[in-house]
Amino acid sequence: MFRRLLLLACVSFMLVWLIDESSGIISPYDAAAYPICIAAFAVIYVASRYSSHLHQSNLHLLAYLIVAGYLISTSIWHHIGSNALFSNAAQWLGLNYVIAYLFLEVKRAVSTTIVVLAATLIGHYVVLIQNHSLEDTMGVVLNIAVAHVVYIVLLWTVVRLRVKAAQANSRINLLENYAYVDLLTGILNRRGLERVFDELGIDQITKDSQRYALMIIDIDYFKQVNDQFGHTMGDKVLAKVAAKLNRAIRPEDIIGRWGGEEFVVLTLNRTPQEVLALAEQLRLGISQLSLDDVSGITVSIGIGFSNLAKTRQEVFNIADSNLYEAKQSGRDSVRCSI
Ligand SMILES: Nc1nc2c(ncn2[C@@H]2O[C@H](COP(=O)(O)OP(=O)(O)OP(=O)(O)O)[C@@H](O)[C@H]2O)c(=O)[nH]1
Repeated sequence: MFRRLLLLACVSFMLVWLIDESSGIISPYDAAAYPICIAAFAVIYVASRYSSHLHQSNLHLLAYLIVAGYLISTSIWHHIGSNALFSNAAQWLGLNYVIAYLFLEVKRAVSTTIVVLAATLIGHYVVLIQNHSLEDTMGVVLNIAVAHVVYIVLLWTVVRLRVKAAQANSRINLLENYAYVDLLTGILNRRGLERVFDELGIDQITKDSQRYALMIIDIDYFKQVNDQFGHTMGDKVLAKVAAKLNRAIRPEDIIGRWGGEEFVVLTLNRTPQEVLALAEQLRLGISQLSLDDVSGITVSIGIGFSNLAKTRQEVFNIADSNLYEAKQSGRDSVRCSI
């Protein structure tokens, strides 16, 4: 975007230069300034493209200062002389504020436009006072000052409104994310899982659907952890188990806390053997966990495969009845029906 604007600036300066030259109305000042500005834009373009250690925001500021410097200096130049009181060269100066508020960071735009305004007023005053009375000079300078302050206040207000709208949006996004995340474990909650399942479109299973497996992972005898070590320690165990499970799965697998001490993992496009191997790996990993005085934590895992069902609910039911079997057969085990 920035480099495209630099190209636009180069082309605009070249066009104005060409027009002024061909119509013969070019001032000696502009005849020298146009090529200097074009060369400066080209250098900044090259620096922005090829230099990795130059900060882009500094290049933005530099490009801006060249435009603002040119506009102010050419206007001042046109105000030199005894007939310059009614020069319209200041008409482009509003651009200095528009560009600053559009392309610089807000803080930088505020400080830069204050400097630009001061330079504009002082510069015009210094050249006008040479050939005109204090009253006439102040008339022109105050006129410029009022117009430019209006520019700055309007642009600042617009930018402030935009910043506030952006902040409100990011707050809404944050709250929306909170609604889908389990704050204790940092993984998806049941709502989040259901949203992801909906987005994946895995509700109805056809022969063309992508293959998936659902694991329901339930901590064994978790009530005893709470009873023996307290609810706070129980919470820590939940967080640690979630973190361990989360680390063990692939980025494309989906994990969430279904509720209480029950987690769900959805794996996509793995063979049943791979799913079983993963489940065993998860079970073993949890059995090796220890937290302060709490050890011997185990999980039971029930698996449902999508190729044995017609809907997601059926896959869930299969996983649930396999979990029940795992619990019945003594816990700390994995059950599935292939
Ligand atoms: N600390 C803590 N405990 C929770 C939380 N959610 C549910 N629990 C507890 O988890 C326990 C679940 O107990 P049960 O359903 O009897 O299951 P269990 O003791 O794990 O026994 P099995 O599942 O049959 O092996 C209950 O004591 C709940 O209070 C939570 O967010 N934090």
